Amino acid sequence: MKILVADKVSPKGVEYLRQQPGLSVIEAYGSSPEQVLELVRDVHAIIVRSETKITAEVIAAAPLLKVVGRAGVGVDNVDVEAATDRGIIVMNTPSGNTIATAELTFTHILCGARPVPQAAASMREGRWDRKNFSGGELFRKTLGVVGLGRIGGEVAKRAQAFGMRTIAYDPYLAPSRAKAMQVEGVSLDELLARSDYITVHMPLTEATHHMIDEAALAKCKRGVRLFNCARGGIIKEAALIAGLQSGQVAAAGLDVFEDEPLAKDSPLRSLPGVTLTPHLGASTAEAQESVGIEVAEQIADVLQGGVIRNAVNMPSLDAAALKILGPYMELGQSLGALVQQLGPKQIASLNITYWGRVVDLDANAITRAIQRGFLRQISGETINYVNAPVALKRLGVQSKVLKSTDEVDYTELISVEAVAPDGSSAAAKGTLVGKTGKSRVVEINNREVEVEAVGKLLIIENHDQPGMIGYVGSLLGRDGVNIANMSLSRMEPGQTALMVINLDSEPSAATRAELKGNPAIKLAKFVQI
Ligand SMILES: NC(=O)C1=CN([C@@H]2O[C@H](COP(=O)(O)OP(=O)(O)OC[C@H]3O[C@@H](n4cnc5c(N)ncnc54)[C@H](O)[C@@H]3O)[C@@H](O)[C@H]2O)C=CC1
Ligand SMILES: O=C(O)CCC(=O)C(=O)O
Repeated sequence: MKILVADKVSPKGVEYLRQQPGLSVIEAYGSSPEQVLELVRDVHAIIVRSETKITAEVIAAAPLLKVVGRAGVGVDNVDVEAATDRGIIVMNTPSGNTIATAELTFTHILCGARPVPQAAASMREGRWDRKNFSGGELFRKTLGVVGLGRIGGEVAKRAQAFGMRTIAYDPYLAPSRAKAMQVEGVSLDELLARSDYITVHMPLTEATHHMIDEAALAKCKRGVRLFNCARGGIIKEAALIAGLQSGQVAAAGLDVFEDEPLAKDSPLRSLPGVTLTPHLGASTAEAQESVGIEVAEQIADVLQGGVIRNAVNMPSLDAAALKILGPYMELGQSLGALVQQLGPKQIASLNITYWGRVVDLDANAITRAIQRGFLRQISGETINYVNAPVALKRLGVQSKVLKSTDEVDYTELISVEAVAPDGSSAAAKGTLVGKTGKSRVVEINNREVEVEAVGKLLIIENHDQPGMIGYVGSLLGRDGVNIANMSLSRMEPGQTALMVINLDSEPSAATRAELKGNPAIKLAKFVQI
C-alpha cells in the first residue's frame, strides 16, 4: 500500500514507514494543487502538515484513500466532511507539539511585556537606545486564557511560575479540571474585563471566529496585551489593528493569521508593540520528531488493520479500549445486520438500547458498529465506522440511542430495532456469553431464542403444530444443508412458534421457495450475519 508524504515531516517517521512490510512511501513536498491531484490517484494514505490542502477534489481523485494523517493538531487544511462521507479516517497527533506551542506562546507573552525583538532590531542597526525599550513585569499581572486545553493549560502553568494570576474561559471544560490547574474559571466578559494579558488556544470554529472583535476589545482594560498562537481569525485582525492604533491594545504577539502567508503590506508588520512569527508554534526539532513519528505509527497501524488512534472523525480505539469494546462491536454489527435483513426495507428510525454493564462503556463505537452492520447490507463495503452515521442520516433514518438502567435478565444486553414509517418493525436483542465474550442473539421480534450471532441463520415463524421441526429438518437434509444449532420458542401452545437455525451452508432457492409456500409457515427468512 502506498503512502504519500505531501509535506515535510521528520525523516524518522518516513523511515519508520519505509521499514513496514507491504508499505511504500512517496515523498513529494511543495507540490502544486494540480500535482497533488495526480499524486493521490493510487495512494492509500496521505500525510500532511499544514501546507498541503486535502480538499474534496483531492479526496475525489483518490479512490483508494483510507486515511489522512496530520502531523500536528489543526485539521483545517483537510476537508473532514468530504473524507467522512467517503469513510476516510482523518487523524491528527494532538499532543506532540503542545509544549513547543506553549513555549512559543510564552515567548510572545514575554515579548509583549518586554520589547526584546524591537530592542534587538535596534542593536542590529548599530544603536544603543536605553530609553525607548522599557517594559512591564508579568509578576502579579492577570493572564486570561481562552481555551484551557492542552496548550492553554501548559501556558497557564508557565504563567503561574512567573507569579501571574491565571483565569480562563472554556465553556466545555469541567470546573474540576480548571481547579486542578489552579486556574479560576470565569465568563468571557469577566476574562476580558480582568485580564492584563489575553491568550487564545482554541480551534477556529463558527463560535470562535472573530471571538475577540471590536466589541470584545472595548470590554478590555486599556493597554491590554493580546496573543494568538492558535488560529488566525479568532482575534479579528481589523479590530486588533484599530485597537493597537488607538492604544486600547498595548501589545500583541501573533503566530497565526487570517490569511497565511501574511500579506507583505499588512499594517501588522509595521505597528510598534507587535511581534509576529510565521506560524512557528510547532517548529521545534522535538515537536517535529514527535509528531512525525506519531503520525507514521498511526498510519501504519490503520493500513495494517491495527488500532485507530487520534481519529478526528470517529471514536479512537487504542488497544486497551479495543480489547474491551471489540466483542460488543462484533455483537452490535451482527445485530445490525440481522435486523436489516429481517425488517422492512425502508425504515424511519434505528433504535438502539443498552442495558447492564455495557451502559458504563463508551457506547459510541458500539453504536457505529451496529449502524455499520445494518448499512453494510444496503451499501456494502463502502460503509465503515467513519461514515456509518452520516450514511444513515443521508437515508433519512433517525438514530435513537438509549442507555437504560432498568433491570434485565442478562449482565449486558443490546437491543436493535428498525422501525418503518408505517410503525411496523423488526428487533433483535443480543448479549455476550462465556469468558471469551461470544455473541448470542437472545431475542428476535420479542421472542426468546438462543443462537450464535454469526454465520448463516434460517428464521422461521410457523403455526405451532406437530411435525414442523421434522419437516424443516428433512427438507434441509434433502438439500444437503447441515444444521449446526437450533433454537425454538413459542408464546402459547398452538399459536405462532419461532425456529432459529444456525446452518453450515446456504439453502437452495427451491428449498426456500418450498418453505415460503407451506401454509403453516408465516415467515421463512434466510439471513447471513
Ligand atoms: N501555532 C501553531 O503552530 C500551533 C497551533 N495549534 C492550535 O492551537 C489550538 C489549541 O490546541 P490544543 O490546545 O492542542 O487543543 P485542545 O483541544 O487541547 O484545546 C482546545 C480547547 O479549546 C476549548 N474551546 C473550544 N471551543 C471554545 C470556545 N468557543 N470558547 C472557549 N474555549 C473553547 C476546548 O474546550 C478545549 O479545552 C488549536 O487550534 C491548534 O490547531 C496547535 C499546535 C501548533
Ligand atoms: O505543522 C505545523 O507547523 C503547524 C502546526 C499547527 O498549526 C497545528 O498543529 O495545529
